[in-house]
Amino acid sequence: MESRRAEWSRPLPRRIPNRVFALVYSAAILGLFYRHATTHGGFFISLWMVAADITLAFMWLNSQAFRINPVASHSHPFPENLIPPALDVFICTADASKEPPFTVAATALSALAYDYPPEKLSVYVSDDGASELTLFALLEAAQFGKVWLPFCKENRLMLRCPQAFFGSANVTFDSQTLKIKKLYDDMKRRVEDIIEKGYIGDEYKTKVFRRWGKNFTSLDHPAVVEVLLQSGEDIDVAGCSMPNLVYVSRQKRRRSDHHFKAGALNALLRVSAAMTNAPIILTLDCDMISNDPSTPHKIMCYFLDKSVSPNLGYVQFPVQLHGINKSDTYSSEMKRVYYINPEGMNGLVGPDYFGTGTFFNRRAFYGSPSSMIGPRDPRLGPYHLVKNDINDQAILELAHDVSTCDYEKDTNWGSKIGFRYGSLVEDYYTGYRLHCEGWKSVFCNPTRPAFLAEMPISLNDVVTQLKRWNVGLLEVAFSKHSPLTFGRRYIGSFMAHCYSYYAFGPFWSIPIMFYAFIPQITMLINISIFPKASDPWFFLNMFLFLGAYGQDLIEFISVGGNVRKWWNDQRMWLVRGLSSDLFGILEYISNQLGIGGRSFNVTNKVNDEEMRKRYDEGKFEFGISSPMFVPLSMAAIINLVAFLGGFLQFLKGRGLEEMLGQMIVTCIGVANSLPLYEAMVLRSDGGRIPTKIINISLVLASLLFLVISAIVNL
Ligand SMILES: O=c1ccn([C@@H]2O[C@H](COP(=O)(O)OP(=O)(O)O[C@H]3O[C@H](CO)[C@@H](O)[C@H](O)[C@H]3O)[C@@H](O)[C@H]2O)c(=O)[nH]1
Ligand SMILES: [Mn+2]
Repeated sequence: MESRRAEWSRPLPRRIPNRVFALVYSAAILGLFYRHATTHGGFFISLWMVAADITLAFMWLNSQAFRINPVASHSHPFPENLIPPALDVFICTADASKEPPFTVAATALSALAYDYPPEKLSVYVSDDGASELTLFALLEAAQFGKVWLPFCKENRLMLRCPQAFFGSANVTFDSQTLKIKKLYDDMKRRVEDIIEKGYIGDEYKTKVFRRWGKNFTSLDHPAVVEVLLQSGEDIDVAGCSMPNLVYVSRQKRRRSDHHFKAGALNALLRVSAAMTNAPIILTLDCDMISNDPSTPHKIMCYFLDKSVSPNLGYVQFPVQLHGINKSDTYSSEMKRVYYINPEGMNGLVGPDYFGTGTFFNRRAFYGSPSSMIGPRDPRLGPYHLVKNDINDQAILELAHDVSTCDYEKDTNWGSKIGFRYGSLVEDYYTGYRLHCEGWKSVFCNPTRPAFLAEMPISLNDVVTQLKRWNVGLLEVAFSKHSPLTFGRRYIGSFMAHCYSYYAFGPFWSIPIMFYAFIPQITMLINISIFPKASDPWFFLNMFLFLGAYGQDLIEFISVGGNVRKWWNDQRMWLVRGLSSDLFGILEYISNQLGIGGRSFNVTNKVNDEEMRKRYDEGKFEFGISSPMFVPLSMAAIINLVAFLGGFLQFLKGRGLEEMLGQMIVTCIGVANSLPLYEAMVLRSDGGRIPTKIINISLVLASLLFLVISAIVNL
């Protein structure tokens, strides 16, 4: 077994120096706390400083779990003699105004075009927005697929999402490609016309669309299950069968709790169980396209060869992006979340679940490996064999029935079976609970990305998304299933610390806020809070700082990053601390107090051209007056003022010695704030920081200065 495993997974050499460094670094942390215990400044400042350093130390401790045994792995070629099992692909969409129907349809086409036996492949699209426009786009895609699929297969295309294919620079347009391109453009125009109109005109009003009547809204409507392509019945232009394509919009009632994406996925689990019940499931977001048609084949060995990975719950691919700019301004690649940490967990029990680009063992949704929890209706069980066509009347009735609001009432759905409810990061939470039950996972990072995804390109969209994640993470951190208590019991300390690194991640804002404001303000009023430059303790602080930053840089480079991207990455860590982390905590608290309800704010996937241009130039996109920009602007202002003030004192002949530590922190603050100064004063485009935000920040920065000055000696 060990040797089979060695074929596709490789322990990373960095684990040895990691362990040595962890020992040295932990001694330094002990030293730091010894100093905290023996020296005191003003009470409030010392309290905050100790809280900041405890948080840093706690997060450092968590992060060691990722470093103890990192393992890289790639897929294994599919053994010729094995018979591929059926595959159900789940694609979720939720809001046609933020998720263009045409993109959803293109994603579906990229999955339909997998090199996989069509009678074994089914694509289910869940539409929580219940949009007739999305359904229309999918119907068009189904027709276009009949020429697109044979074209892809004949030409052995790797990129089978037509939108990405025709948008890429290296397409050679021979006569056949031009013919397809024309069909594609025609289809695209029809879809775009409809979207511009906003409704389906009479010329297209076939039976399917009659349901969208006056009483049909996205928040209140009956279940819609529509078979758009049926394998065996629908034939492509080359005479081959098409895979199945099914549109599902689960029932919505205003008063029911729908559990956001987890609810949608559970509805798909049941609908697909009723219709095809494939043992393997792939979950995709609507903007995550396939970039390699052989992916399903390549991962099947993980599931079929039980000696390689017993109790395998899922195989996770990294989220790789297309359309990000050269220096990755917002650190959208999230190398730590999508590469470095998953490699770390891969050597333990397996990576966390990212919500997209994941192949599941269907059985994993029905209890632990050793004791299955069947659903109430045996027809939905993971081993049930579907004997009828997906268009069979009884099957369709069952599919409708299981996608109604009341179906889950008093059942195990969301608690013991299916995707788990209770957190806005249903992906993280579900993967975590599966690990706790004894399921394992594998991280698969092939040289050619298996999928390509998109990320928001405006700062507000970025921090709004991160804020939602933070609320979801805190929901897990403080639940009875917290990684530190429950998790530690079921998945071992190392895995528990990995999960706790994320769950408590929003608390980065405690040290980040401290280091963004306090050394600066105290420097302005001549109070020194760090050891003098000549004091040996100063070197301890420098070691802690440079050690953490240096190790981070090395890891970042080791997964294909460069220094510029790393600089942006550390900046985004600070930006998050002052925006999405802080506001995530506030939102979590207000949710707990019952002020304001939980909501899943779908990430915007439509951007105007001007914005795209600014993004490609590497400019930060502020533009709107988001309260999350206020602490950021405050930090930029305070750091600049402190920097100038400190510099003046230095010119006046005051020695640097006492203030060196504070000056270093301030310089880093200023260097990180450069794009903010630009966006405040130099820029006049639509992405600048609105004057209102600047004014509010000026007032609040002054207030903060006064308050800190008043309490600094208390
Ligand atoms: O009520 C909902 C809300 C969202 N979605 C879908 O969920 C997916 C992810 O939503 P998005 O707005 O793109 O959120 P992101 O934060 O970008 O998504 C990441 O984080 C989510 C957890 O917060 C995971 O579910 C995703 O897989 C992961 O890519 C999209 O396809 C949505 O259409 C639903 O189906 N129903
Ligand atoms: Mn997304």
